Amino acid sequence: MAKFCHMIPKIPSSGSSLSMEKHKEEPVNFGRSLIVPSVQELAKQSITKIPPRYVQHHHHPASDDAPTASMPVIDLHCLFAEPCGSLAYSFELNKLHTASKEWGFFQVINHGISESLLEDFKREIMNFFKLPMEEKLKLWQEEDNHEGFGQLFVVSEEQKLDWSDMFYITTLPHNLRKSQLFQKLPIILREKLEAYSMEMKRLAVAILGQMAKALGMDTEEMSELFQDGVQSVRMNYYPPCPQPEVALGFSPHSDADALTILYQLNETAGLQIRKDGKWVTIKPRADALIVNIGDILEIVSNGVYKSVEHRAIVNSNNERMSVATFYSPNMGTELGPARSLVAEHHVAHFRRVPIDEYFKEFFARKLDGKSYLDFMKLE
Ligand SMILES: O=C(O)CCC(=O)C(=O)O
Ligand SMILES: [Fe+2]
Repeated sequence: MAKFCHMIPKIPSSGSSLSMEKHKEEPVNFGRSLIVPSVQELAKQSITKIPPRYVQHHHHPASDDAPTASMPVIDLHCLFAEPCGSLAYSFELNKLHTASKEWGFFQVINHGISESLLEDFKREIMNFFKLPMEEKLKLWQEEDNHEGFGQLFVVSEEQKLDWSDMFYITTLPHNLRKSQLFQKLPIILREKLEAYSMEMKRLAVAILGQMAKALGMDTEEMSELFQDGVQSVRMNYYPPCPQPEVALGFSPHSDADALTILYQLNETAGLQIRKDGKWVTIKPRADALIVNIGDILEIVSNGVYKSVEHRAIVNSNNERMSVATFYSPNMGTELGPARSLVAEHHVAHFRRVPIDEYFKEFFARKLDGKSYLDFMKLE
């Protein structure tokens, strides 16, 4: 297992009263990943075969040939604006509940995020990945911390690599931010990221509130867990690949957070989810964001909602870009099945651990499907 930096700060929860004691600024470090070369740079060379480290040994159909699926679509206007208990509200809440149990993924429309913000953020991310390498190197991951450009979860020199570059940054709460990294971002990107981050928090908290209702969970318990949650943003860039049938843009995994909101920046398909044992391609829908249940919500919901394995495939002609925003409970909370749910059903299916320990362990592992959640399960 990779060596780990034990530098997670103890954060007072936002509800706690200000103590007279001055809190020292402590470095924030959720994990590290071995430094790997830029795939975007590699793809610029006219190669016909990819280096062995990117050959994942399983053949899979290119995005055009894989079966496609229409993921459930949730109209958030019905959940946020219709009166609770009205027919339209109950219908949509039920759809949300079923999608969260059976798909672990759904699309949301009428999400209220302004089109201009989405367009501006998209343009800035596209420009960001076009920066010259010497500029990107200033924002590259460092040996002891995985925030910045690079890949995540690389724990050994032998490990296969994904056909993608990414940029990862912790955005909330403010005291967990790596301010040096923020300050190095192009100024307009930083502004848009700031606005997008606030909108994503608002949206995630609102969806979680509806989920609490659908689950029959105490809504106060849900909002307390997430009022000052940890948010991180991962921008993904998948270059065209000369051998798409043997490479993967993103290895199979489930997300470790509670709720992920995925914004696909262009129309190239690539996201696949494992549905009934088969990989199915999700066609991006321009007016929708994709939401998926992460492992933490599977734990909080005591297994009622499911985090589902997904991956990204690549293709030989088109680049693809996406941005995933991960939302997790407040630092300092204990992660485990919601007390209001367990009280009713009496059996907890998952262990209880401090949230910082959960993340430390997660980032020290190679991504391997849903194996990390198995580690949290109680038999
Ligand atoms: O690019 C995609 O469609 C998937 C990204 C993803 O799964 C992630 O960032 O966790
Ligand atoms: Fe993911």
